[in-house]
Amino acid sequence: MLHSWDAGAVRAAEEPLLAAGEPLMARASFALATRVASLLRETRGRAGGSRVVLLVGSGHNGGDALHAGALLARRGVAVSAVLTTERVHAEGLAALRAAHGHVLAVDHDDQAVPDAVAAALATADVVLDGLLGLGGRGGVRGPAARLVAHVAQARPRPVVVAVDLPSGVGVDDGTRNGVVLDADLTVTFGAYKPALLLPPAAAAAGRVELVDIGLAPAGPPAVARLEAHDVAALWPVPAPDAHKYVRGVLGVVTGSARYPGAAVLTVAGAVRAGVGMVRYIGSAGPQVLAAHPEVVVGDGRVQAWVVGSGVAPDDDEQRRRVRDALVHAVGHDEPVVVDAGALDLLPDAVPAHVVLTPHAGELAALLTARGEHVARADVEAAPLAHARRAHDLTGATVLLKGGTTVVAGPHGATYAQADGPSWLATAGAGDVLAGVVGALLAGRAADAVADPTLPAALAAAAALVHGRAAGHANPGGPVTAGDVADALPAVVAGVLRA
Ligand SMILES: NC(=O)C1=CN([C@@H]2O[C@H](COP(=O)(O)OP(=O)(O)OC[C@H]3O[C@@H](n4cnc5c(N)ncnc54)[C@H](OP(=O)(O)O)[C@@H]3O)[C@@H](O)[C@H]2O)[C@@H](O)CC1
Ligand SMILES: [K+]
Repeated sequence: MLHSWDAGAVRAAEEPLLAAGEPLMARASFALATRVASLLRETRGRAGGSRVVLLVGSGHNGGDALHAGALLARRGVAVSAVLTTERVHAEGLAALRAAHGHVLAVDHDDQAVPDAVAAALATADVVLDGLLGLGGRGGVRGPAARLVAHVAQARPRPVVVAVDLPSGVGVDDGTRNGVVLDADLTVTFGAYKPALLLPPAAAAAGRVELVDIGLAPAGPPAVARLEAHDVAALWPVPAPDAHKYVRGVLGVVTGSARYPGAAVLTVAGAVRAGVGMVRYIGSAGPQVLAAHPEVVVGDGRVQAWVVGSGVAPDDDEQRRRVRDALVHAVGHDEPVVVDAGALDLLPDAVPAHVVLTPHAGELAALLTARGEHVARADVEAAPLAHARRAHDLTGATVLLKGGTTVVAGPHGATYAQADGPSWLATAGAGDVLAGVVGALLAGRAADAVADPTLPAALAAAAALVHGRAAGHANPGGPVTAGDVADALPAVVAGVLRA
């Protein structure tokens, strides 16, 4: 599992080490210089003779860049530092000067990027972004912002290495504030920060390399990302003597006369993820049976539910069945996945084993219905904050679908899963995901009710398997929702071997 800690926790972990005189910045900048040197060797064959430009802000992040620049200069790299404020890390600057690095500056009166700076950037093999790190608040401002815009527009674009974090991201909430310099590589120190896992900021980080500088952040992580072996530990693998009822029966109230395919796809997700049995309730029974003869159509005892996928707003009968299932599930402590057309039928307050699976637009509508006046773009700009808000308002575990899927549950349980290719953004893929989440909740129904943080982990596990299934179905190319479902058994088997 990847864990990330917010700025406060990282600083708290640094404090005693700094007090004990541990050379954290020396470790960080040495590791940074080493990574940049190997990047230069990869791209140019050798580090010596190449050109590196440092973008330097006022804090320790700029200090890391300056010290790393000094080490690179000593290895024969032509290093130019662009100081964006009058006050920069003094020791770092002295080290760079001693190593014969060039020092350039932009100041507040400069309306454009000075010629000498533009010339250095135009021939740079690597640009090191040391403008803002843990201490960054709000977007990059002033001359630094003009520099960032200049580099971002440069063609060809130099390779950008972010120091600790891409400057301009919200360290703890994963937002992008104004101009952000998208990096090819981020060398991060001591621990992942939430912005390196969360959308939309994580996309700015490029590849992330974590450097151990001796930090040991305490307390629960802010945001986690499951890996295959974590999912294997969560997966409800049948015991040798299991029968279908023990393994979990999933009640599925999805699809409608207008969208019968959604019923077929939800069921496909559930049965291919390995649920013991599905009971389907709704008008799409014939289509579901044609595709999945193992399904039982009609009422009966279940351990968990999936409701709402493809339930049209004007299908009064199916909406009544969804409402009945929701009331029954909440009243009988049965976990339930609430998707799409069921989201507006959610009771005011529900337990955490109710898992909502909205996309950004649906989450905006849900929050707006609860008096928050949120637009889809607001959710996309700050997915975690909105998913968490929805959890706070409803009590439900919230799985917010997107290129990176964010899950927010009780006691701070938070996951960001980036397992699928962009091809997964295809009609019906969400219906399959709802079925996979349902299968996991049915298989671990009692556990999911007993441990209110477990539904979030199970939802994240479902997102991982669903995302990988899309990649497995057709590596590098388009997939249909049905292809994703068909790939699930092999992907689950692969994950269980991890
Ligand atoms: N501590 C350690 O031992 C280690 C730390 N390490 C490194 O230190 C980094 C954290 O350093 P940091 O705390 O100095 O914060 P950093 O982000 O460099 O700069 C903050 C400065 O920027 C300013 N500022 C803020 N927002 C701004 C904005 N939007 N636009 C413009 N300016 C803005 C703010 O000024 P203020 O507004 O507060 O006057 C403040 O002066 C961390 O990411 C890692 O790289 C490693 O070496 C490992 C050991
Ligand atoms: K940075």
